[in-house]
Amino acid sequence: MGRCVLALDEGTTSARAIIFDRESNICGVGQYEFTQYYPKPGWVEHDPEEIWLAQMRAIRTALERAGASPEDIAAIGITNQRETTVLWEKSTGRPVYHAIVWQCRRTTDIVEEIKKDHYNLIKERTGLVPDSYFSGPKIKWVLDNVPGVREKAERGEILFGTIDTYLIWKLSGGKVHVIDYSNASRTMLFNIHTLKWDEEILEILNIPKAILPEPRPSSEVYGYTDKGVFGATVPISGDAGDQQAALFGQACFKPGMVKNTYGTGNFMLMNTGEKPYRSENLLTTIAWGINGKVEYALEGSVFITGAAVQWLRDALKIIEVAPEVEPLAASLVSNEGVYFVPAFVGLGAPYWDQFARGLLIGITRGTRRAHLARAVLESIAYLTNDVLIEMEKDSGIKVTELRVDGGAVNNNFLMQFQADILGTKVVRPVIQETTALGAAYLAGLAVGFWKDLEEIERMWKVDRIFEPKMDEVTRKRLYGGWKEAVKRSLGWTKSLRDLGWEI
Ligand SMILES: Nc1ncnc2c1ncn2[C@@H]1O[C@H](COP(=O)(O)OP(=O)(O)O)[C@@H](O)[C@H]1O
Ligand SMILES: O=P(O)(O)OC[C@H](O)CO
Repeated sequence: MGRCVLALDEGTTSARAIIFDRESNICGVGQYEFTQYYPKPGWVEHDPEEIWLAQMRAIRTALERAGASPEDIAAIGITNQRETTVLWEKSTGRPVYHAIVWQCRRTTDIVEEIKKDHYNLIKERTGLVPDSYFSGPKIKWVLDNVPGVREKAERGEILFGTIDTYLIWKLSGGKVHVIDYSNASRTMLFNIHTLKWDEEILEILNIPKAILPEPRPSSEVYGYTDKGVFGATVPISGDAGDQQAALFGQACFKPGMVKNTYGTGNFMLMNTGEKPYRSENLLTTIAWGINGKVEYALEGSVFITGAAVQWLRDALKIIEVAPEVEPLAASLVSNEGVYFVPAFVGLGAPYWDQFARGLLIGITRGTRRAHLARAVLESIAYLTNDVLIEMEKDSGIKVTELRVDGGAVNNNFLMQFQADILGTKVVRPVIQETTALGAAYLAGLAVGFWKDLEEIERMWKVDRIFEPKMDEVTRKRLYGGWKEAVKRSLGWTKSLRDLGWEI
């Protein structure tokens, strides 16, 4: 057996490849960004072929840095930005359109229409709150809008996949067309109780079943890499959506354990074991399928968090690099009544308002860059609190520690403010690449590279704990101001549409 495991972490902005050894040390990393396409306001696309090339380049770099060859790899685990939708031609492998990204809002009207009659059916069977976030409406959009694709799909000539499916298909030389349960549970087409594609929802959205991949557990051998593509024949044996993989990488194996990932968006997941909890404002999702059983999670998906820091950097240019936001925010002792709501693409959990838009409020002549920096960071913590409140209510479990990961957790100001607003301790682990690590664990377990969950649990180590310090009066006042700001951001594009705006 090879001496290491390769994880492919294909995120919203970059494709990464990370090689881990048996002690879960990182031996080599490759990472390449790819283009974000914004063809219209609210639309977001990626080029699947560019993702594939970035991913292959990342693999080569990671191998080189680890001093490893393809033969040294015992197994490959895939983890990915979820919901992002690709349709391609079975015979040529050519995508028929760009990938429609999870953040893309082009299907708002499709979703509003199906919500009218089918809200409860979709919620019951898929665990999801109908929203243009998910893959189903995006597939329908491609079938309805790209000339000739529906006809080809009906003749069985088209395949659909989320990015994991697409990468596995490419790595296997076009032989394996699968999706794991965690990714399938984000399509809004998958019955999370029966673990099958839901015929009725497929009919509602008019999607031919022949294009769909085969749903499989998250840790088993799906197939092997094509030697001509990868350089060796290696088992592909782990697949999970990036947020579920992070829950696994954080060793949140017991019901009630919670992690929050701070990346482009924030995604808080609570392991609820073999029981799918029903929730009005959070998502019920599949955490993973492993060892012959399926475990579920409650999820609060917040669409824009770190992306708002990127916006400060790239659009407003008030910082040059993301970490600069920390001293800038900390240069103020309070937000001085300035709040920011990062509803760039509407609001996800727990508000689910496709028409909300971003808002900055409370500004005066004295407002400076520092206020913006602080308001952006504070908004991340408030949104996390919104989700945690719902999660505790729906699960009946009091969360006593929040395990955190993702690009923004190095921001100590944010982590301390987070603990203060939650009134709960925030725990940062030593290895923050938990998403890739989760995918590596799932792949490694399937081939016996690691023995069991206990072995993995022992490898998880604390870096730093942030204890809440803020007094209750200040906490209530700050969070109260946030709730007022959110109210004012809701339904904005709906109001404009009522006035005749085409938006
Ligand atoms: N010190 C920081 N403070 C706040 N946000 C940060 C900091 N460093 C990085 N970020 C944000 O974290 C995100 C990158 O995290 P990452 O986990 O790599 O995201 P993703 O996997 O979604 O691409 C970016 O949106 C960036 O703006
Ligand atoms: O690319 P990330 O890490 O921000 O994750 C995106 C999520 O999977 C979207 O559901």
